[in-house]
Formats: sequence, structure tokens, C-alpha cells
Amino acid sequence: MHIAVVTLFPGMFEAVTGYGVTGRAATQGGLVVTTVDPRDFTGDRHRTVDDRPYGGGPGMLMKIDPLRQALGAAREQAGAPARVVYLSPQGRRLDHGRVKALAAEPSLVLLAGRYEGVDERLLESEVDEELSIGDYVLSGGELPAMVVIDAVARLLPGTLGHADSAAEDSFAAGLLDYPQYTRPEIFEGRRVPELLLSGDHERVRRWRLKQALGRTRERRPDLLAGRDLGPEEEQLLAEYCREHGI
Ligand SMILES: O=C(NCc1ccc(CNCc2ncc[nH]2)cc1)c1csc2nc[nH]c(=O)c12
Repeated sequence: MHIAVVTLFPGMFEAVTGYGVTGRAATQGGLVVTTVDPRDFTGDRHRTVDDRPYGGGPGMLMKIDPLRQALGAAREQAGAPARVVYLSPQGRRLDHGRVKALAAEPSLVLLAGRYEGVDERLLESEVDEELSIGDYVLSGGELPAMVVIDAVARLLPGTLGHADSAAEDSFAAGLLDYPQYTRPEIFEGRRVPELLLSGDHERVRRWRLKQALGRTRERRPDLLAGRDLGPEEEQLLAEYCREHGI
């Protein structure tokens, strides 16, 4: 997949293209991430990319024309047909469903805003959807764009070593992770649950499922609301709740 990002800070994207599984996906070709800087499409000596908002008020907006030209260049880089996503506090919340939908697109153009945002008319004419990564205020759309790139990259074939780990990933299954342990067996007087050392894989599977269900109930009951529990899951959750007094 080709993801072209329109951003005033192209250097920030080294964080996804240069490291970890996204970096490997970028070098192995499963994922191509390119950037387009609107400043390269300005016509004045100061390479101005911002302007004052009509109606007054604090802050500046991104100028339309450099963005429009940068979006055109990004579409060319990504290859048609590219879905254009504007990262914005006014967008729909990003969740696993949206990530899966974006990972199925042939290519993406991500518009990362700065300042107070973008002229509404440019959004109407160029943008397919707006996405937020949560209800907190950031300084721009670049980190949200990198969150999208990372989450999408993990779903692309060949990005993760054993592809099933993406499917097994707890959020994919709609549950929080169970507790995880590795050496040493005793850490500051705390032992690893015996059953994990037993080699009894069926018992380990059930324990992990029970922990995932119980912890989800305790910490993120909203995730359980949208999930039909099977008979085994109902029983394991009931056991967990009994044992934990919830
Ligand atoms: O571009 C982003 N943030 C920069 C930013 C933060 C606050 C404001 C609002 N400025 C006042 C105002 N109100 C009404 C009009 N203008 C504008 C831009 C961003 C992209 S996705 C995302 N997801 C979670 N959080 C985020 O901040 C983001």
C-alpha cells in the first residue's frame, strides 16, 4: 500500500518509516510512505502557508492553495484511487473497525493539519473522511497520522512476522490482553501463576480467555457491550466475577 502524507513537518515521519515493523514494512515494500510539504507549493518569498481566519478570533488557518496543490501531488504519489483522510479533532474516533477499512484501501492520502485547521471549503472538495485519535488536544495531525500508519501497517499482509498475531491481537478480538509473564519465575517474591508452567495448553487457553474477559469487564465494560459471549466465555466471565467480587 502507498500512503502519501501532506504535512508541514515531513521529518517527523522518520518515526514510522525508520523503525520497527513499520520501518521493515517500508523497506520490504509492503508499505510505501511518502510525504508532501505544502511549503513547496507556495509562491511568495516567505513561503507562507498560513493565513488569518475570516470572522476574527485567535490563531491562523492553513492557506488553501498550497494545500490544494500538495494534495494533488500526494494523490499522484499514492496512485488513484486514493482515499483522502483529514486528521482532525472534529473527526470520527479511530477504532479497529476504521483501521481495518483503511487497510483495505488501495492507497491513502493523509492530510495532517497544523495551526487551528483547514478551510471548510477545501475539506468539502478534497476530503473523504475526518478522523480523530481521541478527545485530547494535540499540536497537529502528524502524530495522529503516524498512529493511523502504524495501525494500518500491522494489518497489511507480510508486515507482521506471524500474520495471525494481528488477528489474535486482543483489540482485534474485542478484548483486553490477559496478564503476561516471562523469566525469572520469581521476581521480588512474586511468582508466575503455576498453570503457565504446567505445559497444559488447554488449561492455559482457558485461563487466558478468562483473564481477558474479566479484565475487559473491570476496565473497559464498553468493549464487552458490543460482543456476543459464547457459553464458555459466559461461564469463564462468571467465574472471574465471582472470584473478584464484581
Ligand atoms: O490536528 C489535530 N490537532 C490540532 C488542533 C487542536 C485543537 C484545535 C482546536 N482549536 C480551537 C478551535 N475550536 C474550533 C475551531 N478551532 C485545532 C487543531 C488533531 C488531528 S487528529 C487529532 N486527534 C486528537 N486530538 C487532536 O488534537 C487531533
